[in-house]
Amino acid sequence: MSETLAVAPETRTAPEAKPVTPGVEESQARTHSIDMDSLGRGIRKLRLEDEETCLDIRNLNLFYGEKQALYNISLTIPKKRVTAFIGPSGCGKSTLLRSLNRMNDLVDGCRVDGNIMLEGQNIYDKRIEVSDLRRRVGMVFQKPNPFPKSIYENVAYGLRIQGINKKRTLDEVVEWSLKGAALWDEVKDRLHESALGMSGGQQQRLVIARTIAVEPEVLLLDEPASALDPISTLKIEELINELKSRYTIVIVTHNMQQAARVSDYTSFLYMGQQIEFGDTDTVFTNPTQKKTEDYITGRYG
Ligand SMILES: Nc1ncnc2c1ncn2[C@@H]1O[C@H](COP(=O)(O)OP(=O)(O)OP(=O)(O)O)[C@@H](O)[C@H]1O
Repeated sequence: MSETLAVAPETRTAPEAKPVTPGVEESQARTHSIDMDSLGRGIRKLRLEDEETCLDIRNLNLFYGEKQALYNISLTIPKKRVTAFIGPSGCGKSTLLRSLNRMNDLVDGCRVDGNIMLEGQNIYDKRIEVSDLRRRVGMVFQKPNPFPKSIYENVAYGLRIQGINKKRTLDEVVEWSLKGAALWDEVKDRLHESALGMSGGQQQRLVIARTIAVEPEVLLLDEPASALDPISTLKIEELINELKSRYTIVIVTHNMQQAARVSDYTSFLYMGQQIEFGDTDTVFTNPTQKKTEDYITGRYG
């Protein structure tokens, strides 16, 4: 396994949104509340057609009993990029995210039609082992959920359940994963203390370390920073920026600034439908749909 992920020199910072660049027309100032130039984003324009596909969602409909929660969603999630799902409360962001590793299977009465291809293989195919799918497509929830075990055992957990117990292997993976989650320096001297004694931000990075320890391909992050203070939030955002060189990341966030800062592509959902999907700069600065613009500029939400 490789060493810790180096901190990229262009790590994005998380400034407050500046008003609007001087010289921008007043009408534009009113329309766009997020100034993308202030977010330290690269100038390279991303194009979906240049990307490799990781997940391909085709005509996905999802029902909770009689109630339909997702309507005919199609989008491709590019490999080793960050894709954000945004939209008002109840629009289906978490439902769509949970579809990507079949977490919705755990909900009684939930029914799906359509296809989700992971690296060309339908995740709803009968031959798919759901436990293997969830290893490949790991998930981190809003509230940090470390196990009531030591820091070390939290990270080693996934390997132990695969039957890997060799101390040297576990030591290496624990160190590699904690470094990958930007946590090693803070915890290396207390690996055998309870994870429950860590701060919320550390716990969330520990959960990320636990998730990457089993070498997933995709990380699903459901509001990963919404329960954290601003400094811990910034660390998580920086970490996301590091992790995307190794993993495909899909994030649900309510925070428009966060979506604009961390994501490369954005899908805007409204009442179970995808209204717009594209590169984040375009969705935030030049959306094609009025509903998207209204949401991004805070007219509803
Ligand atoms: N387990 C469930 N059983 C029944 N209905 C559900 C379930 N989970 C979600 N729903 C419904 O599906 C719709 C989409 O919910 P979902 O949680 O995906 O939205 P969301 O955009 O993530 O919302 P929020 O931002 O508030 O978390 C909502 O109408 C919600 O009430």
